[in-house]
Amino acid sequence: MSKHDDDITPQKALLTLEPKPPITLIRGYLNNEQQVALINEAQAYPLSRPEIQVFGKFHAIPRQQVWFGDLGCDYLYSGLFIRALPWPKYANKLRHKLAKDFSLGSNGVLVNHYVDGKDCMGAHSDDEPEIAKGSDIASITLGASRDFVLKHKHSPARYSINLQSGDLLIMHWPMQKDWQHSLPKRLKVKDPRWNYTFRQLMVNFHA
Ligand SMILES: O=C(O)CCC(=O)C(=O)O
Ligand SMILES: [Fe+2]
Repeated sequence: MSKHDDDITPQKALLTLEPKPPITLIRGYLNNEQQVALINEAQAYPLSRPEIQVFGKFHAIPRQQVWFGDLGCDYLYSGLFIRALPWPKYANKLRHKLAKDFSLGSNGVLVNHYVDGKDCMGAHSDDEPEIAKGSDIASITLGASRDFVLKHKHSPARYSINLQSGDLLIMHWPMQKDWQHSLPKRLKVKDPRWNYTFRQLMVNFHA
């Protein structure tokens, strides 16, 4: 693997190879006012950088996160048991907007805060057993633009999408079965980014 393994020519290669990931990208889904309301709200979120165990050693994750959700929607994510905190006002409004516009039945949202381009997320699939079968995951970006990389598990197909503030990316079922995604480091990026992934969990899975 080269140092730039996650870099592909974004514009030209974008969704030209087969297979194509089952995604919908809506640029500028949130207007400026909606973005500002969410970013202001996010300043008060109880974010943390929990430690996770990788090959027996504990490391703080390279980003901050918090999980909001309905009662009974606790989440075991990266080996961490995360109890759902009550929905903040604007995150909840956004959940209802997604439900209205795309019939998305989410009952929880994972918020990730990338302080700058050093913060990142490694390649993974959001395929935890408590994710409701057949459900889509909706991802909203706020703040700095970052590359979002998709790679197919059984072929060389890879795509890079530059996600910008206000964009909505829907990862349709069963994308997580066949694809991994990541948010690589981008050391030139000095500004913070927030990402909200709205998910539908089976209620009381961990009860
Ligand atoms: O920040 C992003 O765009 C990706 C977040 C993500 O993949 C996740 O929270 O599982
Ligand atoms: Fe993910």
